[in-house]
Amino acid sequence: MLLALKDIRKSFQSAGAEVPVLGGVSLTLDTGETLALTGESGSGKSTLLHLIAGLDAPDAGAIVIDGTDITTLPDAARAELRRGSVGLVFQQFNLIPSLSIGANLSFQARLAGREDPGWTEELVARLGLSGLLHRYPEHLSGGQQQRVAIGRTLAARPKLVLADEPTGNLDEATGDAVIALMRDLVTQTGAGFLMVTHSNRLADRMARRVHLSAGRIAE
Ligand SMILES: Nc1ncnc2c1ncn2[C@@H]1O[C@H](COP(=O)(O)OP(=O)(O)OP(=O)(O)O)[C@@H](O)[C@H]1O
Repeated sequence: MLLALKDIRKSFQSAGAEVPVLGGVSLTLDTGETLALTGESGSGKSTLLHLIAGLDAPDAGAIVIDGTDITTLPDAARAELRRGSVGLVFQQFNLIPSLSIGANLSFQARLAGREDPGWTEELVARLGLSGLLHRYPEHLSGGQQQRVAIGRTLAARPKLVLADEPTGNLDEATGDAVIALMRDLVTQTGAGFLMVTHSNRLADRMARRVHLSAGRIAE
């Protein structure tokens, strides 16, 4: 089992009151599996993804990634696990503006100590970025920037890839093509892939789908 969520609970304080968002979410994801997480706006999808990524902590429950319960880890160890095993792709591409595309692509893999020039070269070719390596992010289209963000994440060969509306800023045709490519590349690395999306069309491209409603999961 690559990822296991056990009875995750999370509330936020709002105007002095406690607002429950996740009311006991349990879920598993295997290596090589692709899973879409859908749900109404405000149902807690991004909150759940942030918890899995270790960017925030649940009030209760366990988040086990590759055998380690990250909720019991100190901050530094959680950050280390995230760098080494978890890859994130968000709607905002978060490229580093002062670095060329080539340098953006290798940045995370270098940080994680997992640079693999052959694999990076293959990613560049598959993502259609060969002619863009010396350019800077501001000179790329949204679709190109998102392909760089995907390449940057996959270059480090994470075991678990988390994506939050990764094509939310792209037009439908470009978004569909980017998701199909991303899914194929993630599957090629053998990683598990969890994608949050509003879109039933994009969710259909994943092998499995779960729906978040009233703070709980329905398969
Ligand atoms: N840091 C926070 N402080 C207070 N409330 C928060 C915080 N983060 C999220 N919330 C609340 O938690 C609920 C779930 O938000 P979340 O962003 O997880 O939903 P979502 O399903 O991802 O929504 P969308 O599809 O619109 O992005 C919302 O009501 C939101 O206002």
